[in-house]
Amino acid sequence: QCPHPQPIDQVADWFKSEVLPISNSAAFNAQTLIKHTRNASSIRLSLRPVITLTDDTRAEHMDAGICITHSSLADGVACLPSLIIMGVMKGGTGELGSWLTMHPYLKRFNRHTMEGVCENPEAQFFNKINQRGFESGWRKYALLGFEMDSFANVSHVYTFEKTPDIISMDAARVARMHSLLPSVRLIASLRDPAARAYSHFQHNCREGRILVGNPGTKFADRVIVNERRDPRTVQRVNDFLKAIGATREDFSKPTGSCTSKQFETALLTRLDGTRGTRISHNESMAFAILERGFYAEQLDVITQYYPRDQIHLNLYEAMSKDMVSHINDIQTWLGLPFFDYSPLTRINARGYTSLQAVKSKTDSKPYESLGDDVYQLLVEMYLPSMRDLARYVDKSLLRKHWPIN
Ligand SMILES: Nc1ncnc2c1ncn2[C@@H]1O[C@H](COP(=O)(O)OS(=O)(=O)O)[C@@H](OP(=O)(O)O)[C@H]1O
Repeated sequence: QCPHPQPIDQVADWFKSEVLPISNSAAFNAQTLIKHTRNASSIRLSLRPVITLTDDTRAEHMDAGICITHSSLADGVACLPSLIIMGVMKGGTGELGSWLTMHPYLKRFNRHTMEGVCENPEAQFFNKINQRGFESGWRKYALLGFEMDSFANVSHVYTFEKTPDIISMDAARVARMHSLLPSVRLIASLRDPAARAYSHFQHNCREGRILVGNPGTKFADRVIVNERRDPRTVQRVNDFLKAIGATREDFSKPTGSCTSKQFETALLTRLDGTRGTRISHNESMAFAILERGFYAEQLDVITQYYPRDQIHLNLYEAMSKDMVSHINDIQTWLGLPFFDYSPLTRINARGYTSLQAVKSKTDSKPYESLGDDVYQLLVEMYLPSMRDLARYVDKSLLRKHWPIN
């Protein structure tokens, strides 16, 4: 396991739980127990079960915050996550994850690299796994990613992970996650979908997933969004190349960041090679980026399984203006002992608040601003969904930060 950045001097007595060892997991149902022992959530359990895993232990016996032991852990213990940062991609989830990692009572999903360096990668479990993989994989997810620093920490440390793809999972995947973690708390940081889409486009550009036509050729003003994590894209990109009579060799990766104009081209280019004047989400070359921005529809799937009071929604724009008070709201919502982040903060060269000694994505050079015309095209497409989000987020907050009237 990786050591915690902020060890606790003295654990708050009111927060401590008693450990409940369970050796016969098949005869035990954690989900029933949690209902009776949680005070606020799967965080701060009065009795914290530590289950010895056997071949009979199934996902349905588990729940958020439950700890497990197994021969593969020697005398160690791992605890299932009580909290997941579920999205949205490019909503400041990395920053949120860094801040929560500093909380002395929280421990983040971690892994050692081959060189023995400790990392906090995204778990990427529930979004990737199918039913067969889930049945064998949930143990690995728990045992490898959430091992505790010491057995003594079971009384007061809770684990969490960040996987921004979770908010856009289909119902089957959400159902699978729910079967293992019905009490888990979910956090989403929602960003103006138009700005989110552009940030996602720039992200893909840095990752080599945006291809532009080679200069001096008839494809010079063409742009391909090659979102390789989306299996539907491969076929669509091939169809597009065929429609315009090009091959992959006619395209290359840009050397720096992409331009707003290139984004506009990707948005307006239809997969049949023609160019529209308005954005049609399904037909757009950028469809895989665009579909991440329909938050109300995504939350409709999540809330089929998770009650609204297990979900914390904040707006990225509000959060980035006042990181400290946002993180304090989250601490309160989780029912954690208060941790004062103020002494750990710094204001970076671009005016963003981040953590000392932790690299922030806002430390890097900004990309070209999004042109007003492109922004308006995106807003026009997203407006009905943005308005619909008022079913989940206070309308006046949405109006204050997003272009909704
Ligand atoms: N402290 C702070 N304040 C304001 N904004 C911040 C902060 N930290 C990160 N960011 C911005 O968040 C964007 C990255 O979001 P994610 O970390 O969710 O990206 S990812 O999904 O994990 O790839 C990314 O946005 P863009 O720069 O627009 O791409 C970051 O700059």
